[in-house]
Amino acid sequence: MLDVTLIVLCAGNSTRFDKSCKKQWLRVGKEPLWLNVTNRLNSFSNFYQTIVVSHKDELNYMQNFNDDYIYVEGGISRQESIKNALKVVKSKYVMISDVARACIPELVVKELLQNKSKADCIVPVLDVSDTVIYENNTINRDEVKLIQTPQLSVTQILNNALNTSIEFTDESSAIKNSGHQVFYIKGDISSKKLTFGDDIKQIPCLKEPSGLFFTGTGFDIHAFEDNKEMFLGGIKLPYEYGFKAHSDGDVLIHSLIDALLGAAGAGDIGEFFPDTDDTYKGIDSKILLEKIVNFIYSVGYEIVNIDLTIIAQKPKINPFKNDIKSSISKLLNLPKQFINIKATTAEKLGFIGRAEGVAVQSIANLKYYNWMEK
Ligand SMILES: Nc1ccn([C@@H]2O[C@H](COP(=O)(O)OP(=O)(O)OP(=O)(O)O)[C@@H](O)[C@H]2O)c(=O)n1
Ligand SMILES: C[C@](O)(CO)[C@H](O)COP(=O)(O)O
Repeated sequence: MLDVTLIVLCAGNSTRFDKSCKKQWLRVGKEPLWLNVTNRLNSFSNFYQTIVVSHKDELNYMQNFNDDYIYVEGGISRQESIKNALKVVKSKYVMISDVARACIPELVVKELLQNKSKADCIVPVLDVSDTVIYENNTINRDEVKLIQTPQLSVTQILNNALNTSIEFTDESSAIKNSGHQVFYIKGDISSKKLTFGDDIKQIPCLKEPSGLFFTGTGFDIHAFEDNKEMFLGGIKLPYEYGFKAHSDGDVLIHSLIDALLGAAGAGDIGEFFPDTDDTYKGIDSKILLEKIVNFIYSVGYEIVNIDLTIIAQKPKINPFKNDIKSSISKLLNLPKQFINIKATTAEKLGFIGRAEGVAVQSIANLKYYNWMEK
């Protein structure tokens, strides 16, 4: 077992990656990129531990994928994410890599490990073959190096070097700034960092995402409550009663949220919006659905179709079906042809038949965002 802990940084926001999906959640086959990269780096050596640093909004979801790794919540910057991960590192050395560098060759990792005692930080660099200008002046390109990851550092020295208000863009800069030594090894063009949307065409090792479809179901019930506005599918219905709930009680949207989360394997509405949290008291459920749709797309899915069944003895749904469909189409950014809404009574049976409340059953189909197509 190596005295080196691997840290894979996956907590970014992909703001420069102009796609609906975040970089770390692009699918390679059936695996999210972060898992593919972490497994790949682990296949190169027997690390003491492996720490995956996740965006706070994805931590619960991410830890469902693999029990072999430690998951740590990232910070507001790459440096803060590193500092959070270092809190749980026990080994003398730490190797830190950007998940955005998906195709790091095994040889680079081996070279880093073989040279780990040559300095306080071992860094792969690339020479520059283009002419370089700096502030409109041509400079000697032989003196320019492009820094890559993974970078292998002495844990304690890195910890101390990051104990500063200065924001560095990589470990070696911080370690040099603290007066310690850096040793450079030859990097590789395959370690290119995925930053902008177009970069994806230059990442050689990735295979296209699986064409599988993923199905989830949702089911919700709400009792009626007098003197409350009724919302269903984001539409206000003209009745003098509404649904008893912590939120605005939109039972259709709640059922749909659970179907979307179910298809993505991301749990349920209560995990995202606890009804014990006053933040969501009386909230417009359209806001909740928009958050869930953004989550679903950001973690690498696209919505294929949904089918909703409203079970209600009252109110009459048919007059509003088309408005509800239009509302859901807008909220999901999904053409109406992929949204089906059915309504049925309970034949006066049970609590629904006694017109005490309404139930909605939903089903949703998702597929992976195919980054190879776009
Ligand atoms: N708060 C942050 C910011 C970045 N990273 C990680 O650091 C690596 C390099 O960052 P970058 O390529 O800039 O990723 P993003 O921050 O997602 O991109 P952007 O700056 O365009 O938002 C990425 O693997 C990213 O996931 C991180 O773990 N925590
Ligand atoms: C760490 C790094 O990959 C070295 O080149 C780079 O500094 C990361 O920059 P980013 O803007 O956080 O992607």
